[in-house]
Formats: sequence, C-alpha cells, structure tokens
Amino acid sequence: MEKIKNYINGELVAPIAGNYIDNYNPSTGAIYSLIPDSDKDDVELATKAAKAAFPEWSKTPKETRARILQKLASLIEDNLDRLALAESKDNGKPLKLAKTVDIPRAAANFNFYATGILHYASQSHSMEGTAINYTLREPIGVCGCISPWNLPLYLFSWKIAPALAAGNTVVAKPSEVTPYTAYLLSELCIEAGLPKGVLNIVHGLGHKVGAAITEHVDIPVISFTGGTVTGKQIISTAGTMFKKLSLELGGKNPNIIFDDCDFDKALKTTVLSSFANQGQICLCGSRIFVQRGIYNKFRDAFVEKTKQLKVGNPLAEDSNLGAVVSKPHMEKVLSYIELAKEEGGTVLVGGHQVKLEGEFENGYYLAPTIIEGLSYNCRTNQEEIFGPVTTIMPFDTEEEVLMMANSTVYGLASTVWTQDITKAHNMAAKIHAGIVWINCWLLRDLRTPFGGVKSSGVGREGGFEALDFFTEPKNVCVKL
Ligand SMILES: NC(=O)C1=CN([C@@H]2O[C@H](COP(=O)(O)OP(=O)(O)OC[C@H]3O[C@@H](n4cnc5c(N)ncnc54)[C@H](O)[C@@H]3O)[C@@H](O)[C@H]2O)C=CC1
Ligand SMILES: O=C(O)/C=C/C=C(\O)C(=O)O
Repeated sequence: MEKIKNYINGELVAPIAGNYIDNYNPSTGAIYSLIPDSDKDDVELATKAAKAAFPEWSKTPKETRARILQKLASLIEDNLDRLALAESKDNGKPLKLAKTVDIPRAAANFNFYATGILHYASQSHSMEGTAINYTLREPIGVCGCISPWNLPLYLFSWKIAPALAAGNTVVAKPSEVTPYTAYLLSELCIEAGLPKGVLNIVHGLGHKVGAAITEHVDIPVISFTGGTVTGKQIISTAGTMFKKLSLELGGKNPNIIFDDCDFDKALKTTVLSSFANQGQICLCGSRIFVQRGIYNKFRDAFVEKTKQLKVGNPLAEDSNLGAVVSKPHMEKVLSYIELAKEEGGTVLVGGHQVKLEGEFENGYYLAPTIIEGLSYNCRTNQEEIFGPVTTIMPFDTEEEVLMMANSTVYGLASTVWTQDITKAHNMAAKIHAGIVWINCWLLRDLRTPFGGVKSSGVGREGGFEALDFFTEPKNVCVKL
C-alpha cells in the first residue's frame, strides 16, 4: 500500500519512528494509503530545518519569493486533474467541486500572495516637521500552520501562501483525515524549486503533531483552522507562551430570508449554502430563518429542490453530494439528527444514511436533511453539526430574527435576502458575524478580511490582514 511521506528540509522522508495510520476513501470506506504517524521528533526535525532556512529565505528578494510561489501556482494548475481526483478520493467530495473550486482556489491562493507581497509596503506617520515614523513589517520566523479536512488543499494553501510570501519559513500539518493533496503539494514544491527547509510538512495526528507544533518554543506563530474545541486547546498552550495566534473556528451561520427577497435566487443559493461540500464548510448556512409571509412557500420549494439532489459516487458528473469525510463524522451528524427529533423537530426531508450499491456500499453517505419545528435555542440550533443538515424557522420582525440569529456562541458568517437596501444595511450592521453576504453566498474576494467573532475565532485571514499577521511591525521614529 502506498505510504505518504513527510516533506522535511526539501526531501520526502518516512516518519522517524516508522509508524503509520490508515487513510480511508470515504466514498468506499476502504483503506487506500498509509499516513505517517509522526511525533514530536519529526516536528523537531522540521522545525530545525525551517529555522535554518529562515535567515536566507527572509532575505531573499520578494520578487524571487514571488516567482517561486507563482511557479508553484502554475504547477497546481498544470496538475488540476490529478489533484482534484486525489482530493475527491481523500475527502469524499464531488470531483467536479474539487475541479472547479478546491484546486483552482489553491492555485489562486499562491498567485494572490505571490503578487500581494509585491504591493505590501511600510507605512509612515509624519509628526508635522518634528519627526517622522516609519513602520517596517518584518518576517517573524518559523510559523506553524494547522489545517482541517473539509477544504484540504484550499485551506492548507490559504495559510502557507501568505506565510511564505512574507518571508517566513513554515512547519505545516494538514489534517490526518485528508493528507493526500498536501503530500502531492510537497512534490510540486520540489519541482518549483522552493529552497530546502522553507516549507516542511509533517503528517500525523492532532494531539501528537499538532500539539508538538503548538508547544514548540521555536515556533512563535500559529495559524489554525478547525473545530472550536481544538482552537481552545491551542489557545491554552500557545496563549501562555505569548505566541501570535490566528484561529478560524466553527460557525452556526444564519440565513435570513425576508418576504421581499428575490425568491428564486434566495432559494437556489440556500440549497447551495446548506449542502455544498456535504455541508462541511464553516460558512454553510445551518439555520434558515424565513419571514412568515413566504415561510410555507419557501419551505415547500426548498424541500422539493432538496429532494432532487443526488447523493452518489463523487466521481459521477451528476452527483450533487458525495460522501462525508469519515465514519466517526457521519455518526456524529446522525446523532445530531436524533437529537433534533428528541428536541421536537420534524424531519422534512432526509434524516438518514444513504446506502449506495457495489463498491460504494460501505461509503459514508448522508441524505441532505431539513428539520422544522425546533426552538431557536435548542442544542440542534446552537451547536455546530458540520454536515448536510439545516433547520428552518419562521420569523416576524427584524428584531426577532436578529435576536435568534445572534443567540449562538458563534459569529462567523450570515446571509441576508431582501430587495430593501436600507433593511439590508441595518441587518448587516446588527448581525454578530465577521462576514455578511447580502443576496449572495460565498462570493469571495481574496482581498477582504476573513474570519469570525465570538467562538468563531480570533483574527482575520485574507488580503493584507494575513500579511500583517505573518509579519511583525517595527516602528522607527526619526527626530527631524
Ligand atoms: N473549518 C472549520 O470550521 C472546521 C470545523 N470543524 C469542526 O470541528 C469538529 C471536529 O472535527 P475535527 O476533525 O476533530 O477537527 P479538528 O479541529 O480536530 O482538526 C483540525 C486540525 O487540527 C488538528 N488538531 C487536532 N487536535 C489538535 C491539537 N490538540 N493541537 C493542535 N492541532 C490539533 C487536526 O489534526 C487537524 O489538522 C467537526 O465536527 C466540525 O464541527 C472541523 C474541521 C473544520
Ligand atoms: O476562504 C474561504 O473562501 C473559505 C474558507 C472556509 C473555511 O475556512 C472553512 O470551511 O473552514
């Protein structure tokens, strides 16, 4: 069986202790490769390599760094089909999604920061003839980047690209649930001519590799995307070591649909925002609030459209949903559906596992699920499920829906559907979230700040925010 390798000091290497864990294909439930079960010794080796590479990489002209990262982006584009197939096999997502979203976005992340760094400049503040301040932005050192399984290469590269562009070196850990495209990326880094030690990829479990990165004294910066519980563990270690932290965590995002919306657009996008990537995007809308005047009409049309979605082999062109990422995750989502029923919810569509035939009979498939009749403050409506499950609830007034929308510990994203521009702006101002989409969803401009408030995270990714995060400001005041 194929053994995935770590990428340390420019070379593909086996884990020091020689241990491996199984890698499953969620669409079949079969083990198809082995992942290094690395430990703190591998992290130590990677950190040493990253530390040794830092002086030269940080002094390499930004134009040279940009050229190498652009070469990497081109190689990702050249390998689109291979990478998309690998992502679909590792994660269970529809191949067409990996081809049109995940892999192009990974290339875009490298291109964006390769060019972004060329436009990133020092600020200066003049003190009217007395003095002038200029603020240098310097790379920090070795950065730890820890990423999740839902958008594997997309989110892995979203961290690595700005860290490297800014002149840092990196020790990165992809999710052990979906390691394969990070492994392929390491091959492409070698082909792109990334100097050895600049990027190091250590595969393995969160409580071993992730924890070793988090607590390493020579890694002063941690950028993490994943679950809120893990985020808390990272803060409790890295916070006390005064590390610079960026945490992009969970969401329980409201979709707020007013009577005066463009009905067809709101409906079409709500189907997408509920079930894209099997509902495994931190930005998916998982609580749908519909104003009473159109509630019945919207609910019935939403159920009808959801019934038409095909759950199937991720490689098939006509599959709308593939498999969820793992058996434990499927069981977690199913347990929330049971909880919803106990809490008085009615399953309008879905609510069960989908059994496919032939080689897919042991895959982890779930029917897209809509649940009605729950109170806004029950556990189903407060906790992140992270699967193809959404709830639908009526509301009457702006005040009422704001109260319900803002009632969770999360505050990542929201959508608002209305033709009334004043109402849209008022809602945007009052929603507790880092991102508000008005009459759209997941329309991404990579220059914008990306992240959440409350338990959805700390800090922002995207645009110059990420370059600010991956650099340290130094103010120099010159007396005139
Ligand atoms: N982007 C998001 O918002 C995501 C949210 N989640 C949520 O989190 C729940 C749990 O999913 P998991 O796979 O367990 O996500 P997770 O948060 O445990 O995994 C994310 C990354 O963190 C690493 N990690 C785990 N424990 C760590 C530790 N102690 N120190 C450092 N790194 C550690 C993992 O190996 C992985 O690379 C999901 O059901 C979902 O609700 C999961 C993945 C992505
Ligand atoms: O940057 C984006 O466009 C999307 C990011 C999505 C996540 O961070 C997530 O699902 O965890």
